Amino acid sequence: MSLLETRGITVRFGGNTAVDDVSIGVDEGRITGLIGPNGAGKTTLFNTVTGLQKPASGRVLLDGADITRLAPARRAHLGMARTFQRLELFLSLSVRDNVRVAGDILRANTRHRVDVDKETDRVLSRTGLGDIAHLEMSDVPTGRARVVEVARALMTSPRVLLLDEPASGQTEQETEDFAGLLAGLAAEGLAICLVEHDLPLVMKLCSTIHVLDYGAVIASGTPKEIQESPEVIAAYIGTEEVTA
Ligand SMILES: Nc1ncnc2c1ncn2[C@@H]1O[C@H](COP(=O)(O)OP(=O)(O)OP(=O)(O)O)[C@@H](O)[C@H]1O
Repeated sequence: MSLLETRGITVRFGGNTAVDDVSIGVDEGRITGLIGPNGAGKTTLFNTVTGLQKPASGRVLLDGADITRLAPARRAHLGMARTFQRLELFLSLSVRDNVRVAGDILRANTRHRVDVDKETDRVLSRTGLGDIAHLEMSDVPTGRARVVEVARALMTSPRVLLLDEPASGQTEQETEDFAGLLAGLAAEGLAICLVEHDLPLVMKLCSTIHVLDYGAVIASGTPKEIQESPEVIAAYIGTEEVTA
């Protein structure tokens, strides 16, 4: 059983089926990729998993428990954290304070007493943000801002981390550092689900990849299986290369 599972999730907007009967699992200690052309339903699936979007049918399970009807904050308290495709940071606050604001969720998630300042410093150092911790967010370039979002998510001490295009806007070097960070977090036991258009990065990091097209899973497998899948190649023709 995967730590996080969707079972037959379907989401409709009017007559448009944005997510079509999707069943996927996200395992502890692994990075699971979710890829697909623009509009395939990746963000809508994330929104359903985190509670921002109600599904027409299907269930979301965390550690075997049905959480389909829980509010987003309850899911955060159960150990689910995410980042957003469009950065959701406080521009007038420092990097440190952007991370520290998640301390309330951390307090709720941790049974024993927790020193939020100490944990903020630990997370900043773990994510390589120590050198820019004092900067106002508006002075931080997009590539590093993506890492700040991840740091804030980590601050809640999550079991599952959902990342929506976290490498977008990063330089090549930033993406390389970021890949090292994600691999390290997974090695420590975190369950990570990665939505990303940078296919070489997905191929490098993920143990399993699910491909969405028009809301439905058209292929699931290892990076090698995905790169060789005729369905995937057909879905990507004219849009992106599937080779790493
Ligand atoms: N709030 C909404 N109301 C109506 N339609 C929506 C809404 N959100 C998404 N959609 C539609 O649902 C489909 C899936 O969109 P979604 O953003 O989940 O795709 P995506 O795979 O995340 O795309 P991208 O890679 O561009 O981020 C699209 O057809 C989109 O237009």
